[in-house]
Amino acid sequence: MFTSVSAAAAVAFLPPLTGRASPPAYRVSANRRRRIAPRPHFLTSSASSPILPVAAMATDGAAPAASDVGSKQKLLVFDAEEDLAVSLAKYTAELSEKFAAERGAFTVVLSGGSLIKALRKLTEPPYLDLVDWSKWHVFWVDERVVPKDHEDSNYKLALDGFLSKVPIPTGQVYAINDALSAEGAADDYETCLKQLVKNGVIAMSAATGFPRFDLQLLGMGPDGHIASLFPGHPLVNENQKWVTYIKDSPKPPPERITFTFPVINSSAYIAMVVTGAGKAGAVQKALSDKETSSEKLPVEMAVLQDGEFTWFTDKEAVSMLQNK
Ligand SMILES: O=C1O[C@H](COP(=O)(O)O)[C@@H](O)[C@H](O)[C@H]1O
Repeated sequence: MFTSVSAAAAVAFLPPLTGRASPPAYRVSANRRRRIAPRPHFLTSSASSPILPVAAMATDGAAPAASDVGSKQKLLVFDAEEDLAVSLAKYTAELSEKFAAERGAFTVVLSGGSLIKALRKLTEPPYLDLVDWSKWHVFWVDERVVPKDHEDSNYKLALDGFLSKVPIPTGQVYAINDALSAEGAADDYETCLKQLVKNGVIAMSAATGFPRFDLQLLGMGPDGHIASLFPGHPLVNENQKWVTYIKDSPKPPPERITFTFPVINSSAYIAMVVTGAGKAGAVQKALSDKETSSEKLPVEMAVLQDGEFTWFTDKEAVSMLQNK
């Protein structure tokens, strides 16, 4: 059995907002003068034993020691998706404040799919006023090669459900060039990222030599795919390019561009947002500490070199873990 973190329990751990050290350049409201305090860790585990049984978890909220610091993962399980959305907003807002203060910019990578709906609480008070949106730079971990107003476009999904509701400067939202071929769009996007590294907007990982985004907000498909990196597809082994393309995606539409694993795995923080019973099998495979002979799912290949990986899940998504 594994434990759940309800929104009530999560909120109980979160310290109150306190006075802000330096106001952001962006318009400051009364709420904005409050600082978002660092987020506590709920559950911590190592890659070798990524899920902690209830018996191993401290009941006072303290995190058990992790043996493999480089591959730490945390699992949050919420009673309801609504609770998950509340916690994800707080987590993201806290990282926004941290990176805005440290680097003067917050580089955020979005996926498509169900993730966007899970971000909805960020578009509401208190975060709408509290977050310094002027520091955000928004990217996509993958995009479908379709026009930006097409119903399959991840840009359109994010624009409609999130970006149109928050004041991020439009010049800091980096959509693909939808006039290009898949190959051209991937090259163009990689060139754009390289320019932003030169400008100091995107950090570089000293450890890997790949760009180090502050936060990647990712989803996972029922087959265990993340971004547009699908099980058994050779693209999962790409280790030179930052951005690549696929023309035979098993999930429509077939033509897409995608970050590669070296870029995903160089991130400072990853939130893996996974809900619903349809994903329970992939979650079980990814989080089981049993060694299997079967090929790794893409989600299992997401291993941060030097960062913090947090699963945001609901009871249904972890339902196959509970009887182990
Ligand atoms: O095709 C895609 O699917 C994944 C998963 O989507 P979900 O709706 O099952 O959460 C998504 O993360 C990716 O960005 C998207 O292009």
